[in-house]
Amino acid sequence: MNQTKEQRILNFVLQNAVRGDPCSVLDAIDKYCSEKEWAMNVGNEKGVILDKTVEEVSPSVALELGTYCGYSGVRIARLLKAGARLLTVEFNPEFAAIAKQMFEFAGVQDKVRLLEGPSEEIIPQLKKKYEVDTLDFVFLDHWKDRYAPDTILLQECNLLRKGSVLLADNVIIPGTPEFLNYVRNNSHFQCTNYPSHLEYMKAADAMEKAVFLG
Ligand SMILES: Cn1cnc(CNC(=O)c2cc(-c3ccc(F)cc3)cc(O)c2O)c1
Ligand SMILES: [Mg+2]
Repeated sequence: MNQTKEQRILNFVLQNAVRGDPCSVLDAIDKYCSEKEWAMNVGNEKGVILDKTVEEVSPSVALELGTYCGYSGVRIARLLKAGARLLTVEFNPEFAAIAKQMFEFAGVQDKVRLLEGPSEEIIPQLKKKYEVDTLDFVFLDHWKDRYAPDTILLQECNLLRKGSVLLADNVIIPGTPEFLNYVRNNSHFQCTNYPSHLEYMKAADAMEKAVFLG
């Protein structure tokens, strides 16, 4: 059976990174995806913007929408303080299986809970089934047409509190026009744009931070 690109990425990590060293896992994924096969990891340039935002927020409870191979999950989890946790949602079972192995190899599995399924089903379960009160930080990196409806759903489920920080990937490419219009024209959000580039490419991309004002 032919390997998938995501399996090739994981194998490259298992053979080239150091078990229990999250930074070596990130470096291995970035090396493979810049030299061998492009993949939709947030990458190192936008990854630094993600790092700075996570360090600013220092979240106790973080949510990621769109796990993929686990690159940004490792990136976030490696910065979490003791006792803090990351919930990450992935719809695609093959991606989820790869990410689970990536988290274990990186040694962040105790900080990360991988939830398999569509975000619109999982978000309404976060309070009761996953014992979430409110979310300190949300990284949006899943289907681009889900950013806006899921931001509305997070509010409807009372999962945001004054100061909750949303950070959205790909607001230029592939683009998230509905989300940008929603948060930028909504008095309950304070928005900041961070110009960058598409992972491993020269094309322009950007991240958008939207702070919920309550
Ligand atoms: C299959 N799938 C599971 N999750 C998702 C959600 N993510 C994306 O779609 C995504 C896509 C791109 C991208 C793709 C082609 C291209 F030409 C330029 C950009 C970049 C990203 O950073 C992304 O996050 C897709
Ligand atoms: Mg992305």
